Amino acid sequence: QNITQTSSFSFSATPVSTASPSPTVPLDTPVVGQGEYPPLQYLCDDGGNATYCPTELLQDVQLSRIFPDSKTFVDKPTNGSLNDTLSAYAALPANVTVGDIETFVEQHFTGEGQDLYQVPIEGFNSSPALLDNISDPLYKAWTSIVNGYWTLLIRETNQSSICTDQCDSSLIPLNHTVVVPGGRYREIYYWDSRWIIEGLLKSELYDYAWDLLQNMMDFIDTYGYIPNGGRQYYLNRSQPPMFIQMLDAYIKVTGNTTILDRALPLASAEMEWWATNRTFTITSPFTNKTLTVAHYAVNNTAPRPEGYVEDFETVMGASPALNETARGELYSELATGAESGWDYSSRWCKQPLLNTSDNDPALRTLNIKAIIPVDLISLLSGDHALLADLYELHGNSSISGNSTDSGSNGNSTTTGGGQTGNSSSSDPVSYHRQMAQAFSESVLDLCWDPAKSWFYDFNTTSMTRSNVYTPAGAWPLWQNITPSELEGNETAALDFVSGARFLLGKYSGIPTVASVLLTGLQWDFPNAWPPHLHTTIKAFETLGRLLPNATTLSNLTIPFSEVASGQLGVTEGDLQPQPASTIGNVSLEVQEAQGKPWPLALSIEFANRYMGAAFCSWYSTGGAIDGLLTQLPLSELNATGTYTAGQSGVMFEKFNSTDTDAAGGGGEYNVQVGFGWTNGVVLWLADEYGQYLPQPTCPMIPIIEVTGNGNSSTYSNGTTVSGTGPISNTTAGGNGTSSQTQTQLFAGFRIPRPE
Ligand SMILES: OC[C@H]1O[C@H](O[C@H]2O[C@H](CO)[C@@H](O)[C@H](O)[C@H]2O)[C@H](O)[C@@H](O)[C@@H]1O
Repeated sequence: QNITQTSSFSFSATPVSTASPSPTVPLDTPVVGQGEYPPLQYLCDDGGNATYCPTELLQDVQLSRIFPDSKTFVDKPTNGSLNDTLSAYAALPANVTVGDIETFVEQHFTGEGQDLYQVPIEGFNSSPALLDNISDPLYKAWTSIVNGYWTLLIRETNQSSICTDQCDSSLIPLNHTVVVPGGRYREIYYWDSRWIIEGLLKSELYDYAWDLLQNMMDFIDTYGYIPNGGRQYYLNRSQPPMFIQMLDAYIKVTGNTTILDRALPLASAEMEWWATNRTFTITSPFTNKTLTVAHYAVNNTAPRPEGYVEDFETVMGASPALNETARGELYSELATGAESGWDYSSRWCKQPLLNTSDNDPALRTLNIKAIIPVDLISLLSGDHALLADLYELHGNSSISGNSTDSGSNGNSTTTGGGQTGNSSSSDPVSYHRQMAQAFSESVLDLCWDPAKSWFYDFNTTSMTRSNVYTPAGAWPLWQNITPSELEGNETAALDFVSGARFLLGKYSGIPTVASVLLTGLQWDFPNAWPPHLHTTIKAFETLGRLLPNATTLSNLTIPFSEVASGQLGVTEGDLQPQPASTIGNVSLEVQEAQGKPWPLALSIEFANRYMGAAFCSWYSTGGAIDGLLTQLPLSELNATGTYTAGQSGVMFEKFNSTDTDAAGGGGEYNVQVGFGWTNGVVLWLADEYGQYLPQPTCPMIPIIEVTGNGNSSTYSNGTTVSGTGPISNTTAGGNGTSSQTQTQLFAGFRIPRPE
């Protein structure tokens, strides 16, 4: 089974791209779905009827599939007024064809991605202090390159392209400089910004970190909360609430507390939004206590505008067909999945599926609103705790917690009062401490499973803990929520990390795989995401503080039989294998971790895997470093399936935990490059763990040579290249089944090394 997912990548290393319609069916084909449109959504109920609102126009354009990516059309501004555009659309014949839509879009819309433009970085520091912390010369040089990648991601709103009456655009114009994730993500994103700011601070780009926080505060000021991203079509939902974490990180690094004058009331207002719209109480089945909890929950009964085709297919393709109420409910679940940031994952399914690569069956069983996510309530606990600290730091507890209108977006889903929204303005310190405590108590009561020694989501339908093991279970420790069993108890703490130790030995890539279930969804196996690498290491650091005398271990990796019983939620036989071909010469443990107390040793191992994945995938996509690292020859670059001409190394948004130099895949869009949070975590690790990182070793790139005449070779991705032949270090492989076919491993790593 091929689970390396390297064959269908598209790259947009150049940040600004505009797509032209490319129909895939004859132009006289009628557009499907006509006559049945979703109800008007409250996000468009001001009568705006904008082109990105799920109405007739949007549905017909999206279902004509003239763009391969649903996000393309909703990012295109109109080139005339909204009224003119709507009138032109209304004038189309009753039964529109793909050709009608193509002509309409070409006539009335302009290029996406031009409403923000790239600006030169001011005050760029090419030698930030973090570089001094990296011992390996290659990593040092590469990190310095990554430090420069901010220039590709920093944007300002193009004031001349802001639409008022003359045109219609989904962009939310921002007053301050923006850092985008990259690729199709050409606008600001909420939770991505948490790791982007981490990187900006390491790069000593403090003004840009300040700008980013100001944008977030403007959002709260305007809407009462921070939306998923900087587009109008994201205005029905938020993302994991990271603002206070970002604010705290900024102040810890810069010492600049003046930002608190504006930030404290707005941070309180954001917490109030979560309290009012996403928080409720339940009675614990374990202790009978009344607990304050929160969930993701989006009021929505239409396809997501930026995922229209995908949502429409998921919902309308159900068998038996869903009635209108069930359709609306599934659309709401899909939008809610996007609010979680984990769009999508088996952790949100009624019955997690195992080992399938078709997304749709899993998506049709989404049950996310009924789930209390362990990472969300841990984060809310941590947010309130930090906010109390920041109020104390500011030394003025009389600042109002409600100086802004906390917004009304009509999507209240509050199902209980709980200890929410009361005395925040009179005594914010104690109010936020009390809220921190309330959420922390819920995490420990509902999510901590002492027998399995891990934290899990809690399912309010079955009133049980989920058994899906995910890196979200490390977030309580990241946010300093610690079960008493782990305090000073090394055996229990080792049980806690037993799953992580097993995964470290089982797979050759980043061990923080989103889940161990292969479903085809992008927040599942085999994908590993930068945020989880960061938060898992933070959890190891917490363990290090809890166990100042932690021992050293001769072996960090362990067999499945030594994992705390039931922790991974599957049998060993259910796990996907590690393909031998993608391990190559990557060693599963590094010498630098040896002799260290195990929490530090684990952090080093995880750091090493992440840096290896980010570096090797960059190298295998054309990266080179003057005087240190030559670009791979074209024959090998072509063999990766991830190279396009002229490319010089890309940073992926997600990785493949079974293959050190491969990107993650699956889900509804092609893997993106850029990439904000990936770069942020590289810079963070380089600074914090750079002294322990050995020189990277990348796997060899497997190539199947089909012809034996020496004149041409056909590679594993189907590319045929003339004039290439085997190079040094070739190894005969095992899958040569005919006399003309053999597998050869080309050495994909050619760093000049001392003899
Ligand atoms: O267009 C599909 C979805 O894309 C976004 O989600 C993914 O990218 C985001 C930006 O990097 C990231 O924050 C999120 O965790 C990813 O799953 C977007 O946030 C979704 O709302 C959107 O539907």
